[in-house]
Amino acid sequence: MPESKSPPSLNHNNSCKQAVRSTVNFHRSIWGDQFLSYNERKDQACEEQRATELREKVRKELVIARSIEPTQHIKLLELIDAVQRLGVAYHFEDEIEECLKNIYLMYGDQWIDDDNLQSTSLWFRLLRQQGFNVSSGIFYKYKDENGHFLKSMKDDVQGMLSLYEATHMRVEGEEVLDEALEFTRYHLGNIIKKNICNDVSLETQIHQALQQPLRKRLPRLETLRYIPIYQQQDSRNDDLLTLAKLDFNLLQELHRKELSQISKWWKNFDVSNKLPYVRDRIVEGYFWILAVYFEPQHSESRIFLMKACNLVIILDDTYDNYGTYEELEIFTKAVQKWSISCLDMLPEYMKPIYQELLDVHKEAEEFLEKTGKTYRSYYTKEMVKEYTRNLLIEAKWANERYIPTVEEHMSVTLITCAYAMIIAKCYVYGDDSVTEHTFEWVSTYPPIVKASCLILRLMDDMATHKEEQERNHVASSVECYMKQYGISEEQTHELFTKLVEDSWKVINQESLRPTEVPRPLLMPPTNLARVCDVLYTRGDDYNHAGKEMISHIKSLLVDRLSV
Ligand SMILES: CC(C)=CCC/C(C)=C/COP(=O)(O)OP(=O)(O)O
Ligand SMILES: [Mg+2]
Repeated sequence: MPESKSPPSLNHNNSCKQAVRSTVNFHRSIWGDQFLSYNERKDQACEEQRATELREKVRKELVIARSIEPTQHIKLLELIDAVQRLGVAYHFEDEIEECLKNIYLMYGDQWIDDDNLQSTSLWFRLLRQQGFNVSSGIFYKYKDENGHFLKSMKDDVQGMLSLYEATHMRVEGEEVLDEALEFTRYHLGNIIKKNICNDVSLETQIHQALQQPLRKRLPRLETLRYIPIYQQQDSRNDDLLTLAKLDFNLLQELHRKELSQISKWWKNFDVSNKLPYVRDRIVEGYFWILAVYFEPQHSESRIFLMKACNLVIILDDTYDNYGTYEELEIFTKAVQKWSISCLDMLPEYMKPIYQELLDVHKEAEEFLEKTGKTYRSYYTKEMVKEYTRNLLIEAKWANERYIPTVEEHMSVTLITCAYAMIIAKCYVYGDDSVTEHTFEWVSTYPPIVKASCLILRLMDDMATHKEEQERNHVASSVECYMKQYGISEEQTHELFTKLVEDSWKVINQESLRPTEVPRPLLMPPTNLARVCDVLYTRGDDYNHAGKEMISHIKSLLVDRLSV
């Protein structure tokens, strides 16, 4: 809950001394300084050596699997599914692509084992996940002449669970999958409600799947959820299982090191003294960034993203909480000019924000200069400018107590949700698959980026609008929809839930080949949509981390897995 502290006494320009400011101060970080220091483990090198050996063993299996008999293809899909769920697929991208491409070329839309619901659903999901547009028409086979799903499906619990997960790869217009989702959700729900599942592990899996389908789960959390399930399977591959655990621990070390580095940066910036109205959510923010990219090759990106995103938080809290309209106008002008010479025109408390904004981007620019990629910096700076211009419009609306139309609101708040700008920043430290076209693409809010922005905007507003409206915050999308369409809050939530589902269909559609940019570059908008499902389903877990969120953070950043 927000602490009712008196407004921070800051040193402002004379003109603003009379300013009436919002007084909301968020509670302090619940994590204290526990992530500030990091000590490297002594057995690190030994674990790395072991992980490398196991990695090569698993690689061999995937290579051999390429030339197996077609009758073994179901086993191959199961192996790939396990590799992906266990969070180690990033080591075997080429091998997995090769295997799934072969399967796609061999079977097209006709899966060999289409009498088996579980394997058909697995085949469909894995190929769609890989961007192969296999037809959902295969599922009509499971309907009777009246268009109803076969009654016998209800007894095939594993099959229904597998189908339920597959339906989340649906795109607009795939009615058979919409219906299959409803059917499986209803019958799986009944199994839980009536307590009629004899298999405890399966029951847990159903329960978890109904809470959050695989498509929306964060890869790191899925690894932790899946390890104990996989461990119980008789058909498990022990090398793969051990690799998953070791790899998890090794990555956790890297993540802790990065979080320590970024905590030092934040402490050095001295936000809690200089800008006490700003949310101190470094650890929750790191969880957010880890959701986007967890792999070791994205370490530099994570550091840059953490700095850039926490500046977004500072800007957001300055524009929609603390700053006066006059101050914000000056600040916005200064951002458009992007020059240290503007420092003097700013109110005192805004100077460190402006300085840091320029410094963080300068640091990235210096890195980019070495490789001749400064165009990346140009686009990201333009997006920051656009972001502040739109934050200023929000501040104006809030000031005038103006409730915009839904269209007006979206044209501004899909920009101020910051996701497009964050996605662009995900590419700044990217490899050569990122080109100028990537930045042109993201700057124009293509469908997958817009869908990700909309998911954040709607889910964030559903979770936070009540608290925001207690201060002088711009009307949220919830208020705008209620006013424009004369609907209740409950109806608005229902509508938003549908819009979020539709946005997921767009994400799925845009992830199918051929894609507008290389497929790995679609992971940031996809993962940013996923993280909303974790942060905003039970309330606002970013600002006020609840029990589950605290447990997620501890399991990702504190507790090691025993190998
Ligand atoms: C650390 C990271 C990854 C931050 C993402 C920034 C972000 C979109 C925060 C939402 O804040 P909010 O709920 O206050 O947004 P708004 O004021 O726009 O509703
Ligand atoms: Mg805000």
